[in-house]
Amino acid sequence: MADQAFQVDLRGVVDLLSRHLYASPRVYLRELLQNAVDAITARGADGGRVVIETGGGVLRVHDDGVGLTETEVHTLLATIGRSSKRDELGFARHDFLGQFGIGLLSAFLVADEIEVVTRSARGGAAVRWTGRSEGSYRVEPGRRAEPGTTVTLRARQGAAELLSPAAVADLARTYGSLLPVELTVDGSPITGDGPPWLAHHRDPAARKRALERYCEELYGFTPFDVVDLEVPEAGLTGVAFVLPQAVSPTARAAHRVYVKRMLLAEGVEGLLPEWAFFARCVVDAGELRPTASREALYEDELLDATRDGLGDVLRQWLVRLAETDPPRLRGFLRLHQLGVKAMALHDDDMLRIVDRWLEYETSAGPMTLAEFRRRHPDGRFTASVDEFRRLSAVAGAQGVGLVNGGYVHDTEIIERLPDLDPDICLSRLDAAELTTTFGVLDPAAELSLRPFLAAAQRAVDRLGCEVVVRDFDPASLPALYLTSRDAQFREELGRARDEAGELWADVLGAVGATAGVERPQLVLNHRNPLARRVMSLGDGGPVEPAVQALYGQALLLGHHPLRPADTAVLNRSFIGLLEWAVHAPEAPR
Ligand SMILES: Nc1ncnc2c1ncn2[C@@H]1O[C@H](COP(=O)(O)OP(=O)(O)OP(=O)(O)O)[C@@H](O)[C@H]1O
Repeated sequence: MADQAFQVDLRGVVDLLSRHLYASPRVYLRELLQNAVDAITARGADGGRVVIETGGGVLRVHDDGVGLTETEVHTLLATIGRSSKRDELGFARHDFLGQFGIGLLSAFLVADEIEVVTRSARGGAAVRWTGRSEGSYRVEPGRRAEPGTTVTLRARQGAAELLSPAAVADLARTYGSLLPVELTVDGSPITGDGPPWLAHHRDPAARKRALERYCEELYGFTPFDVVDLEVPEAGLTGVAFVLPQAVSPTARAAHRVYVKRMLLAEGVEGLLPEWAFFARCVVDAGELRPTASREALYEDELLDATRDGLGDVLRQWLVRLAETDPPRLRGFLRLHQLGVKAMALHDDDMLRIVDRWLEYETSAGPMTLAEFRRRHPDGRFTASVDEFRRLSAVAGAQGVGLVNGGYVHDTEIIERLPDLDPDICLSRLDAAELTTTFGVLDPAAELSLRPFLAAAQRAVDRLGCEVVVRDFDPASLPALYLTSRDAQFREELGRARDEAGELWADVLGAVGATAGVERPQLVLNHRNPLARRVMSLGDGGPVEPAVQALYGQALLLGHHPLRPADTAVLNRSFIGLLEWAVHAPEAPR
């Protein structure tokens, strides 16, 4: 049996295009414009004009492009998927916007009939082709004096609005205002001087102002800065507008992308690396490939390389800003530090910028990491904000520099600093090491405190903590609860063991046995007047509730989690102290 040819149900195909390929029937005008521009390109002459006429539900698009011969009309217009814009091997020809051979069908989204009157610049008579959406077409002699093509659409029911003069002018401006041909709609010019970022200006300041105005018109904000973009291998030029406000790094930035001066889409994602969420771009790229819907860019190696290239441009902009205008850089960092920190995780230039310009919370007030290291060559950092809050005053008072590495990315950034310079040494604080710099009391004082210490230890023994008395700053702090990281681990282990079943309790027990033996410490401050008065109680009076109250207060101050036993002790100490406060002194308990 002989091979049979496929049949195509045109209605089905148009339905497929309108529902699944194109986001909106508005694209019909883009496709017509694109064909007209391609025909002008194919003719190869300078200039070229596209004239659009509207009115009465009819749309006419005239071009003075290459036109089609009768044979071409049969093969190109009537064969779905056939395009003159691909070479023998099926590759898209470089200069054209179209390539798939389906664009003309989008006219069926708004019209039941497409009429094409065309005359080839290569000779031959004019031809009139009429295609109908139910799947038939007719070719007849046409009338046309000059080479070129006119496409005529009559609005189908319900589509009149899309073919109205205002809608057509609007669509033409959206898609075609940067095109390199002369385009008019009902006599009004749509195209102007091409991409605003390539326009000539008196001086750089005037150019910058013009681009700022362009950004205001497009996006409704005045940019923090305007950055010129160029990636030669993608044939890309454009501008990035740096947002004047902080944005969530998870909000995907959408960019305005033109391909060969025709708008691809206003909301293209993934053009910049993820970290560059602080910029909105408008670009024109000759080499990037659109998907068949022409609403997104095709993910290929070139797009990857382009993304990296654009990332480089933005990174260089930042480095230059750091060198030439530090106050402005600081302003930028205040807005977009999260993005910059994310960059610094992988990029040494960004890490240097963070190190030199970003202010961190430290025990000596806000300062940059570089400044902090200069002042505290042997400084420490905490990996949590709570730990920093808890210990910064104590560390600061003891001359141990402490920097807060508790916010997003900060610990990783600090740990990456040796990549810049192997001599940089900022290590993580182990809270237990702070006690070593606490002043130890002289032996006589120590001896006289023995009874008190024994009583105090009894008061908090069941809470698993050890009481020590030290001499430290700040004097305003009566007591401090210190968990070394090791003790903290065991504490968590203990909690897990209480919650786990017997089998796990054994396993966890085995782990616990290998860990060290330090317990969390309640460090009472010998310099603090209130703590001193509590110590002077010896082992009598309200020493138990007083020590327990100091314990509870130290826990609260340090944002430590309260276990049920801690809460119970806090309550008991409160009631105990209250009883002491309201009892007659001659009736002590
Ligand atoms: N205004 C025009 N002047 C000359 N030829 C045209 C014109 N419009 C369409 N054609 C011819 O018809 C062919 C099919 O057009 P169609 O718009 O369907 O696909 P395409 O432009 O090749 O690709 P795409 O689907 O990517 O737009 C084109 O390749 C071109 O040869």
